[in-house]
Parts: sequence; C-alpha cells; structure tokens
Amino acid sequence: MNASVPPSSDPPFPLHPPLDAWSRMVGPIDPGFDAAIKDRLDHLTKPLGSLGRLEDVAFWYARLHGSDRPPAPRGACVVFAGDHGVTAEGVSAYPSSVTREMVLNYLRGGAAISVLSRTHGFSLSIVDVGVDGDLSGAEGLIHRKVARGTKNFRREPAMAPRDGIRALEVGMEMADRSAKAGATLLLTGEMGIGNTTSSTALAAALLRRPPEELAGTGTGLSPEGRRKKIRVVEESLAVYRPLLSSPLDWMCAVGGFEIAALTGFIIGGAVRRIPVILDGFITTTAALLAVELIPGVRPWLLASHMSLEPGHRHLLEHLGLAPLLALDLRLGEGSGAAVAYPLVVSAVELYNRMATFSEASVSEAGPG
Ligand SMILES: Cc1cc2ncn([C@H]3O[C@H](COP(=O)(O)O)[C@@H](O)[C@H]3O)c2cc1C
Ligand SMILES: O=C(O)c1cccnc1
Repeated sequence: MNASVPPSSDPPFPLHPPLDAWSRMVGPIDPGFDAAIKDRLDHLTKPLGSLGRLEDVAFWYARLHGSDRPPAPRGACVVFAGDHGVTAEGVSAYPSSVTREMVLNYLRGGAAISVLSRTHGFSLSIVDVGVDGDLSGAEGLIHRKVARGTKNFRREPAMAPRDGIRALEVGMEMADRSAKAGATLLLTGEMGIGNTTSSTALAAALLRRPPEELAGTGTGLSPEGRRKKIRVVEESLAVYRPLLSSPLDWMCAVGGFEIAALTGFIIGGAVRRIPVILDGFITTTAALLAVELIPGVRPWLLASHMSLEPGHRHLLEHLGLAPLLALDLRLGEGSGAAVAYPLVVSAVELYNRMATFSEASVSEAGPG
C-alpha cells in the first residue's frame, strides 16, 4: 500500500459549504394538486391507466411544477467537463486528452449530445469545470475551470475541499442560469476520461458495496483493464475509509470536478424547483451524493435509462428510481437523458392537450 493522505492545508469541514442554505431552500413538495392531476389523467380519452409509465411521468412533472396545467417542457442540458488524475493508473481505454478534444467537438456540434440537442430542441451548455488543458480560446464554452484536472486519488485526495465546494457552486450557478433562461426540465451531462473509475470509488464508498460489483468497462477496458481499475479503487478505499466519513469528504477524496458540479446542478434543480432528468452511472453517482447531502432532492429526479455500467443498477435501486429505458448505452454526455427527453415531452403534451371524455363526448367505462 503506497497511497498516503497528506495533511491538507485547507481547514476541515464545515468550510463554507453553502449546503445549509441550499438545504433550507429545498422546500417540501406541494401535494395540493395531486388529486386534480390524477383526476385529469383518469378522464382523458383513453382506457384508464393505458398510457402506463407516461402517466407516471406526467404526474411527476405536473406535481413538481405545482399545477394541474403545467408548462410545456423546455429542456436545458448542461455538460460539465473535467479531467481525472487517476487516469495515470491506466484505468481508461482512452487518453485524458480526449476530454478537451470532446469539449471542442461539443462546441462544433459533432458529438452525440450535440446531435440530440438539435434533434429534440433542448438547449446545450458546455462547462469547463476542470479540464486538464487550455480551452481559454474556446468560444461558446462556459469557462469555470477550478483546476487542471484532479489529483490521482490513488496517491492523494483528488480535490482540495475548497475546490470541491467551488465546483459544487458552479453546478448551482448553471441551474440558476437555466432557470433564468426559462428551462422547465434539466438534463444532466458530463465528459471526463476516467470518471467511471472516480464514480465507482464514490459509489462504493457511499453505498458501502464492493468495487467489484460496481465497476464496469467504461469506455471499453479489457477484462485485465477492468481488474486493474477494481484494484485501484479497492486500494484507494482501504486508505481513505479510516479517515473519512461524510459524503463531502468522499466527494473531495475520490470524486471529480464535473461530478461535484453535477451534484450542485442537481441540488440546484430542487432549489429552483425544476425537475431533473438523470443520465447514466456518472450523473446518478452525483445524484446519490446530492440526496445524501440534501434528502429533499430525491423527488426531483427522473431516471432516463439503465447504463451498462453495473454500478448504475445499484445506484438506481438504492435511490428507488425506475429507469424509463434500457438501451445498453455506455456513453454518458447526457445521451440517455436526451433520448428520454422526447418521452417526457410526449407524456406532458398528452396530459395537457388530450381531450377529456366530456369534452369529446366519448362514453366513459361502464361497470364491467
Ligand atoms: C470519444 C469519447 C466520447 C465520450 N463521451 C462520453 N464519454 C464517456 O467516457 C468517459 C468515461 O469512461 P472512462 O472512465 O472509461 O474513461 C467519460 O468522459 C464519459 O462521459 C466518452 C468517451 C470517449 C472516448
Ligand atoms: O453510464 C454512464 O454514465 C457512462 C458509461 C460509460 C462511459 N461513460 C459514462
């Protein structure tokens, strides 16, 4: 065991995390419209319950918007990008430089999430919160670099506490911006070579499950590569476990700038009262962190899909979220949230625009 945790020059928590304030801002859900929403769903011109999960989605959306006539969905996807020092351990099939290159690809419109944003008509913002490379000249990028990548958590904590908090605040800022731009739904996205390793470590620590159960092949590791990834995570957790307890400690020890920012973004959805569509394993790890920090965030979440990363299933089960889709995706970027977006739009438009039995003079079900 050659990892060690050097004493940090930062003061211990609580530092200045704005979490207490955020926690107070996540108000309870108003059940006042529940009966009216259910009543409308049950009187639309269709057999009772026949729209299945779409009815659940419409109910979720309308209830969170506190209305039985909720606004038409306007999606805002934010992709947070950051690099990971742990890639020095050889835990990804691709080099770290791909993070920066993909950011430029997003800005040029050539990535999967770029195409899906144009196809389905939601906005797309790209945020550099910790890319290990110069992006200062990149136009259209939101420049919020906290540091040039995390430290290698196998050797030392990934982020200084104050930097982790800064990244959380970037996420909250992006939720605020999206709210001001009129978004009624947030879509979570990320880019960061090595971030399935970071998420595996974070999920294993928070769920108290063995990394072996959670680790996948990420961008396409060989079986030996996956075994190395598991070993790196296990050895790191063994070092940190006796030293750490709070979710925030874990976030800084093994997380990443984009994961911290996503956590702030997800909390920001609940604070600004905008429902959030999760993507895959990485964004659901950030969601677990958000819920551990502020349990009132949980009702604001929708699971778009079940990723091929094995840890995703465990996270979803723990959070009590049933994914809408299972498409064997293992991409990230927000791609799963993006393909679920038109389903949410369908659910809400059906709910808002279908005629009721009385409006259409259609006979309702008889006693049989
Ligand atoms: C070209 C390319 C585009 C991507 N878009 C998302 N990811 C995804 O893969 C990375 C995580 O996998 P790992 O932990 O194995 O590195 C993240 O950047 C994630 O968003 C990509 C990966 C690549 C190579
Ligand atoms: O599920 C994810 O979020 C995921 C899976 C593989 C690679 N990147 C992201």
